[in-house]
Amino acid sequence: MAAMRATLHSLEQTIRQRRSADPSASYVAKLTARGRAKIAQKVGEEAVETVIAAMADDRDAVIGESADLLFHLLLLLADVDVPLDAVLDELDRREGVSGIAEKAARPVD
Ligand SMILES: N=c1c2ncn([C@@H]3O[C@H](COP(=O)(O)OP(=O)(O)OP(=O)(O)O)[C@@H](O)[C@H]3O)c2ncn1[C@@H]1O[C@H](COP(=O)(O)O)[C@@H](O)[C@H]1O
Repeated sequence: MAAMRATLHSLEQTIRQRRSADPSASYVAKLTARGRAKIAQKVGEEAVETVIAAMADDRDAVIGESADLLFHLLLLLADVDVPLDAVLDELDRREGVSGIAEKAARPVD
């Protein structure tokens, strides 16, 4: 878990540094220059490709597409200036709370 955090934090830092790099030499800078809608579209595409890989039971593809998905999600988080720690803190807050119990406790509209 600590290793995963370190990997994601390191990638987050790299992405934040590369946003202002030369777009001809940096994919992060190139996609950032195309705007938030394009970054968001890529997150959607990578999510769909992950789902397709899972449904095909293609383990290697699931790993590759999941890496693409996490990378593009970090790019989107950087674009909206939400630190990865905010997301990880939210997951920590939810730890041990059953999804079934949480949904049942929601106020009825
Ligand atoms: N982890 C990644 C990473 N994962 C995927 N990708 C790139 O994401 C792109 C997605 O591939 P696609 O085929 O879906 O996209 P595409 O065909 O270029 O896009 P479209 O024009 O079709 O939308 C590819 O160019 C991949 O190389 C990544 N590019 C960079 N990183 C990390 O970001 C760092 C900085 O990268 P640069 O900004 O390029 O220096 C690197 O050192 C890596 O650590």
